[in-house]
Amino acid sequence: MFYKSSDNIDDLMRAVFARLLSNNTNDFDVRSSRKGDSREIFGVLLELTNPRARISRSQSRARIYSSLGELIWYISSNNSIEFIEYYIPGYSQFSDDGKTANGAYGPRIFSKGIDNAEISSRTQWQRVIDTLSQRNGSRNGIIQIFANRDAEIDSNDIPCTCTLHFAIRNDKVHLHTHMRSNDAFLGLPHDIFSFTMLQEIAARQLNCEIGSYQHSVASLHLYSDTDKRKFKTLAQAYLDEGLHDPIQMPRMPDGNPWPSLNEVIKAEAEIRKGNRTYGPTVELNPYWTDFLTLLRIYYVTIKRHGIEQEEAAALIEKIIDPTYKLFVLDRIERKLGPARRLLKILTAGKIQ
Ligand SMILES: O=c1ccn([C@H]2C[C@H](O)[C@@H](COP(=O)(O)O)O2)c(=O)[nH]1
Repeated sequence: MFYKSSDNIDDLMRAVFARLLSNNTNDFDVRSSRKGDSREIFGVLLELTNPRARISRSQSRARIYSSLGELIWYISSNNSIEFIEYYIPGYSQFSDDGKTANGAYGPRIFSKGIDNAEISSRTQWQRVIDTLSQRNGSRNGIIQIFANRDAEIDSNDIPCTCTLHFAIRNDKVHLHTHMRSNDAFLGLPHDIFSFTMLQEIAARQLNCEIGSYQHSVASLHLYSDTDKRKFKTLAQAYLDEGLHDPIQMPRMPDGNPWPSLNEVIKAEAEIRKGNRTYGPTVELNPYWTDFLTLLRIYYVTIKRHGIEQEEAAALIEKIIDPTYKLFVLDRIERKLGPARRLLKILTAGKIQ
């Protein structure tokens, strides 16, 4: 059993990687899993006491674009591989038909008629919100993702997340996630990002603050290095980066976030198609416009061949929260090395 509590995600990842790279006699070398050899801690509880400190400040694990893309994939109730591959190349390895992901969390959380359809015409999300609005102390605010029938079929994508258990305690929304299986290097930072965002969305809907985030995992593992993948080496490189300054995302604005989230969902689809000047017709809080700016920057700096330097610089200047600027500049530098012209534009401009 492994337990670690911290107010930021980097402390949690550092503790997990250090343990998995040590030869702790309580851990296991797992050789017969279908996804490859790994080192495993069986039985883990991680607690993030400040769920807004959900993005790693490291060079190697700061995954703002793919985390945001995956979150929007979930909340738009989508299971398309084309959509998620745009943000997470290689996701198709999980697909059985190359087009959809059987285990996609979005439809299971946000569509009617999935899993619990026999007993409810509501989405699982709506049921949890209704339950917690009606009875504050409820212990039934549970979204079930892994279903028994998942284990019956031979699929490349059996959901790794079993339950998302929301509870209101002392007027704060706490979330306890349970995963049967979690890849410590690739999956963990993405899953913590998405689930703490869902926690904050639920908190705003329920007119509460966020409490703590608890991440329980049965098999938390680090894949061994192979010809194609070097996860152990990368985890060691992350540790060698040294201490990372914790950072936190801004607070999601008060009120029901869904009207704004729906605008973000619409705009994301347009930007992904290349329509990067698309903007919502209603005015959004800067919290949300920053998301759209990040999605446009991702399109312009990462997805297109050849970086549109003036356009990228202008977009970067539009970012309101300075935390995101750090991520964007770090990522551009990593992609391009000394991107001389762009960096010159940026340093000559107003960006600190
Ligand atoms: O949200 C997810 C989805 C998948 N995985 C990882 C965990 C495993 O490494 C792999 C799935 O393999 P199996 O547990 O199904 O063998 O994907 C995660 O970490 N998080």
